[in-house]
Amino acid sequence: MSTPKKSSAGTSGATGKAAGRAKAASPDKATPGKVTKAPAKAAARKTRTRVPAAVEKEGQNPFRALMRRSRAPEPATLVIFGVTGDLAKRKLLPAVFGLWQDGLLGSAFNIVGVGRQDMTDEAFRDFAITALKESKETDAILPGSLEKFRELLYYEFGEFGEDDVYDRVRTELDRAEEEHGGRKNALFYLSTPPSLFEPISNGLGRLGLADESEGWRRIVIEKPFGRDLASARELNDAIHRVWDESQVYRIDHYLGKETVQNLMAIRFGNAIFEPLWNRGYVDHVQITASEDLGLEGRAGYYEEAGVVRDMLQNHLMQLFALTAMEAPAAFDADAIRDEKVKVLRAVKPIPKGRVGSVAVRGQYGAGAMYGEKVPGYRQEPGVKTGSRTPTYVAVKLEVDNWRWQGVPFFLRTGKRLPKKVTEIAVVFKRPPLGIFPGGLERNVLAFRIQPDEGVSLKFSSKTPGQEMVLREVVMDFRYDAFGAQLESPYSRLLLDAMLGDATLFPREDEVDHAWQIVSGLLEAWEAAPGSRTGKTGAPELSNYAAGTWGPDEAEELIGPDRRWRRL
Ligand SMILES: NC(=O)C1=CN([C@@H]2O[C@H](COP(=O)(O)OP(=O)(O)OC[C@H]3O[C@@H](n4cnc5c(N)ncnc54)[C@H](OP(=O)(O)O)[C@@H]3O)[C@@H](O)[C@H]2O)C=CC1
Ligand SMILES: O=C1O[C@H](COP(=O)(O)O)[C@@H](O)[C@H](O)[C@H]1O
Repeated sequence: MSTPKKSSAGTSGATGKAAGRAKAASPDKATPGKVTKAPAKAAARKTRTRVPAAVEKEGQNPFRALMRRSRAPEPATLVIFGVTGDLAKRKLLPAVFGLWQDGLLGSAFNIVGVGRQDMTDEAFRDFAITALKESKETDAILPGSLEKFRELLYYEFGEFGEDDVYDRVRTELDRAEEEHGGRKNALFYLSTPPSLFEPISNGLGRLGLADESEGWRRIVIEKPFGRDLASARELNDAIHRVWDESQVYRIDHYLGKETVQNLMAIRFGNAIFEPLWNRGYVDHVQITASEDLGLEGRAGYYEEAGVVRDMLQNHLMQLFALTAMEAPAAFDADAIRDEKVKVLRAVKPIPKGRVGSVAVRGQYGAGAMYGEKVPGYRQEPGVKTGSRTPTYVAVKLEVDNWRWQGVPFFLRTGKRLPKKVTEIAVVFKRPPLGIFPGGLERNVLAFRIQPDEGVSLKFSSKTPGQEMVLREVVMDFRYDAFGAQLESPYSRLLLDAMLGDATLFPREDEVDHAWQIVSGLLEAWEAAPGSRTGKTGAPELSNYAAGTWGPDEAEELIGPDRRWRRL
């Protein structure tokens, strides 16, 4: 085995897990270069008593327990590759902890963290507990919970391109089976840079870990799935050489957000909206995912990705598909995904020559956020000098089907915009005739995905007094009326994957169509990143100051008779 990267956070050298194990392993079993579990440690693990997941009833989220009472996963092991990374620390470990603390992970469950850093189980447990304490996403910690949770945690490390690490993961599953007294069910979560998705999938395949003869096996793949259409197809092919599509869970955390699911609930759980949801009544739709944050130390990733791959191809396309799709026949994975694919297929192609007239990109310059000066993108640590990576995109999508003919969908997302807000606004046509003085305003049904989750309807009303003077008013439903803390999207999606419910995970063909839609933008903008000549149809990268709503061209894109909502 080649030498894995040493940890600065974890242990290294003689105090590391490899060293500890090598010391304790019986000499006759220890193969040079191969790490064997210490027998004493293995025995200790075997006799460890499983802690009931529902640690204490008090303080649990009543809605979460209510929603999931009938859905307990079978005993299983969650294997997180890339467990030392930012996502695992900030989101995944807190999400799993929350589920476990609420008693939703069934009677027997454990986590195997996998990384390239040399760490003992104990060092990993310390690492995970620290992550839970530091993350803003961690639910209120009940007394004694952390101590019990840490007993569920194990760690393995190695080079993801080699077999040893998967061999050790297999040993972990064998051990878990003995403890669970059941089958070797496993969910493999790939929380690593995308370049490692294929090697890890292959490694698991080589060692037979995708084989379901001894229990279910599923793989969760993070985003971005590919970096363009061709590479997404190659990745899909590579994944399918090892896994059946039914085992694959491509994660898009926006689909796990309560309010995104509420979009479906409101559309298809009520009779009053659907009759209006078409070209007869809707003027246009605006989908906004505005972020106030900048790079947050992720320049290495973001410089390669940019806003189109980071947000548009996945999260915004999913919001678009859920808004525009036809009603599915049932709330199940195939029915919903079929409808999403149909509408994605109906989007009018944007060849690179048309990009200039339907899309705008931007990159933030220096500016001010909440009264504080902030640097521009190019001054962020790790960003290449003169980088042309876009941090803002706005695009107009047209849908070639009966429902939406002539109704534009405007999507926009960007970093360092004035505030964090994600919203889907269905903007209705003006009344056909004005019998009252004053302007005829468009009604707006707005789904606030985050923050201040809720739904509002804007319409005109008479103001008190003798005259028929109309003014716009807003009827507002706030999600906090339920009195429940909203579940982390990762909790929802992790549990769904453990339960084998793929409804909220994009299918292969959805990802493919989403890439097809954005391909023209990437081709135009990356073929001639600095071109002003118009040869490629690519507009100049328009800068916008941090703290503003993006480039002026975005206003031209939506105008002249429409304007972006001021959020
Ligand atoms: N962070 C976020 O907020 C979000 C992330 N994602 C996606 O989640 C995935 C993980 O992201 P994030 O946690 O930010 O990534 P990180 O860069 O923080 O690293 C993730 C993990 O991969 C390991 N790793 C990195 N390079 C290698 C390598 N060459 N060989 C072996 N291991 C390696 C890291 O190990 P080490 O700790 O040793 O460096 C770490 O354990 C990505 O696909 C990302 O796009 C999706 C949505 C949001
Ligand atoms: O996937 C990503 O999403 C976040 C935004 O997610 P949200 O849940 O906070 O809205 C974004 O900041 C990040 O760049 C991207 O990789």
